[in-house]
Amino acid sequence: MLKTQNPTKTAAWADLDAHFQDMKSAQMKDLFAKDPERFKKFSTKFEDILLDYSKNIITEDTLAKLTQLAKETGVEDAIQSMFAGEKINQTEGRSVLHIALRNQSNTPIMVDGADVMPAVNEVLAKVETFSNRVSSGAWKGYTGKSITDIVNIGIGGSDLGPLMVTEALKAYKKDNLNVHFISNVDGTHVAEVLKPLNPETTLFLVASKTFTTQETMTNANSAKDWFLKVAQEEGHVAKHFVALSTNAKGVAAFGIDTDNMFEFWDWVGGRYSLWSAIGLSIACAIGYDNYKALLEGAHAMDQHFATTDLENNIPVILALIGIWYNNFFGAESEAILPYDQYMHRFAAYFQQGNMESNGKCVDRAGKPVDYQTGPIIWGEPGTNGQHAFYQLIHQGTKMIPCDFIAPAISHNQISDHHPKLLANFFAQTEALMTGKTEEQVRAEFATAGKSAEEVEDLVPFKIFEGNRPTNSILAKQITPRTLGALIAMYEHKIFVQGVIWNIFSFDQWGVELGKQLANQILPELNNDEEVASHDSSTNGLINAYKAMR
Ligand SMILES: O=P(O)(O)OC[C@H]1O[C@H](O)[C@H](O)[C@@H](O)[C@@H]1O
Repeated sequence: MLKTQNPTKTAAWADLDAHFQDMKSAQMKDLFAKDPERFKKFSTKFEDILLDYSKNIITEDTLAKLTQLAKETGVEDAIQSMFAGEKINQTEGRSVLHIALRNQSNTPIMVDGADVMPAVNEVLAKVETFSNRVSSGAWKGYTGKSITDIVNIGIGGSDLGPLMVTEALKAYKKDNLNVHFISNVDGTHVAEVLKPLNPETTLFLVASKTFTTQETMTNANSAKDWFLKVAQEEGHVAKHFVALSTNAKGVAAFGIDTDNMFEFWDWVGGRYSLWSAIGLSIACAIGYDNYKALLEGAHAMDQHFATTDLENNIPVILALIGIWYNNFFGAESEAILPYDQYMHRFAAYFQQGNMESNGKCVDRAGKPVDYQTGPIIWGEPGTNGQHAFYQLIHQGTKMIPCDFIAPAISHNQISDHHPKLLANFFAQTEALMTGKTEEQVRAEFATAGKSAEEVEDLVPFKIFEGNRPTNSILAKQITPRTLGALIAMYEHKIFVQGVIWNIFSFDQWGVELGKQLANQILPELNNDEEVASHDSSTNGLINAYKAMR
């Protein structure tokens, strides 16, 4: 069990509060000027990944105090509890074992007295065989043709992970297989994805942990109708539909043979499930060996996380820096900015990973928290973001700590694209830190031959106060192994923060209310009667919709 400890009542928190008074006006520029060793001190390597966290408003003292906070809030024990399979998802009575899914060392991990690894390995072997059969063309559709298109039907954790990873590793994609994703219950999604596809050569992976999710069941039924319209016979479904789920009964009720079901378990959270059978589309798209390399990369990060002292533990360091800004500087969001077009869904993926995990206002004792918890996560790939929202990051009134991520080697070495991309990557974090002073602005004007009046009018707008914090994550190349490690790094960062904030990171009760109300409203939309059972706004909207349709 995780201990319950209000972080703000620890000695470390009081110490950090006092330290913040000294640090709130500290200038990173000065910290760099004072210490030529700063980059060395505040950067670290993990395999081919360099993490530079020196452009933060921190000193060694800050990190020592933050580490003390981690100690006082039981982070070390919590890490051990997770890896030992304890039921740390207390509100659902479940273990949290995405680390078991990628436990390539195959050491036993016990849940309720039984080792989970044999079952994990069995499903992985099934994923290997199946993905090989599909990608080699050996798996045939009902007319004897090989599969050309895979469609993953799922939402949330059953969509975002496979989607993000197949995009991030597109350079490894098999040429003979296209992968598509249907998630939104909006009929447009299913219609547009299916439009160019041929039922004879299309394979649907219905991905749902619970196999009850409204969006996924609706989309899967529509896909089945689309398929049967051409294939005619119900018996052909077996060659074109497989299920990825924990719910065998639900799968059978839908009409998928449980032989074609890839199982996972209740100790896999949806947003941590790309390592489970939910990753089947990844294995098909990039090949099982590459999928395995992804798992191995994550496993290497898991081992680092589980065995490294807090001071040198990368996910812990990132978590603590995040808490420093979230809880002391009052930052409300964090941006994830990959300078890699393939990683264009990485921020979206961690919106769920982070916000569904740590968007909680009740602590582990069931009491409302009186401090800030999870940040808002957002971001787009560079350089697109630069031409859209970086204005606010540079000159806005809000502090937005940013993670900049880039590969040193591009998968597409075309003329000088990559040096240009990377020049921007380096320039942005430098600019955010150093800013531009009034003197510098005036000096620039002096050489531009402007009149004194013009200069006075423009000076204030051209000043950048700088001192805006960033982490830089420079990987040699975004390979399956590196991506696996990066994802695991962020997963563990989120976990550590949840432990410190004294919240439960592995449930998601906050998504239930909307679902419940939608289920109540749906039958009300089936007739033309005026609705009066809600507040006047909701009634007004529903009745207006009925009149418009
Ligand atoms: O995989 P499923 O059971 O279909 O769930 C899909 C998603 O929907 C839920 O509402 C949860 O908020 C997500 O955590 C989950 O990933």
